[in-house]
Amino acid sequence: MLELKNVSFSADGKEILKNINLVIEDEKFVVMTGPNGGGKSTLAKIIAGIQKPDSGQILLDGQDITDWSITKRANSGISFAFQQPVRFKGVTVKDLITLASGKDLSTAAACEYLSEVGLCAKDYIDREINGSLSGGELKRIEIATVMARKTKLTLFDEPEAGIDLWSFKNLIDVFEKMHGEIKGSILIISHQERILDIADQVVVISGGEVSKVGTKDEVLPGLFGVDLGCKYFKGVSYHVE
Ligand SMILES: Nc1ncnc2c1ncn2[C@@H]1O[C@H](COP(=O)(O)OP(=O)(O)OP(=O)(O)O)[C@@H](O)[C@H]1O
Repeated sequence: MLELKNVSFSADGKEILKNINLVIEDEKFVVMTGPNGGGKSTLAKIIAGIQKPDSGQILLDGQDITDWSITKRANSGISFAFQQPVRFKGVTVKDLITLASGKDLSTAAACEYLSEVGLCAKDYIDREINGSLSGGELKRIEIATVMARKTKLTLFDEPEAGIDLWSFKNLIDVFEKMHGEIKGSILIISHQERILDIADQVVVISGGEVSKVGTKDEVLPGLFGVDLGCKYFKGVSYHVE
């Protein structure tokens, strides 16, 4: 179980997260959503240890991990798939999946993960993780590596970004399958209703605060009433209840 207690974070004199209290229970599929700039990615980075909160505590299974490094958190079971996946020069797709799995994977086993994310394995397994891969290909490879890691808590920041419409349905299937297989919690940042559809719990982050937590049916009806912070966008007036 992951627990955030009174987590706050500021940067450049701006309060980005304000007193966040949140519990992610074991084996739950949680989707974090909310308006752009609300603080979702910052919160995910704080959970992964990429950024340190100014105050508050992060507990993993009751243990205080607030001061733990990214590596220590990763070793204790927190994986993070970035909004913009990282490219590794000189490392092949097979190397990356094998590294992620933490064991000596056969080519066939590594290919299996690629097929799961809709890539024709033989075309990708020996390719280098570099600029020749498209954004969507890179994103799928990253999802495959996270599947291979099977950690206690997997964080995804907008996994749908760069995935084409035809593959989107498959992505949903991948997440459902992953949820059934990895025996860990999945926390996904997403703006997609079809991803919200498969969530056990939806968390809305708005203006740096947790504005709602519940099932999709509990949360969605009020979602468009959340305070956007600014009621005007490119000259259009939003009706904010
Ligand atoms: N290091 C930083 N310095 C200054 N401002 C920052 C910093 N990091 C984040 N912010 C600001 O904090 C706010 C929250 O950013 P964050 O990326 O967490 O939002 P988000 O909810 O993930 O947004 P989106 O849905 O657009 O991805 C934004 O206004 C962003 O510009």
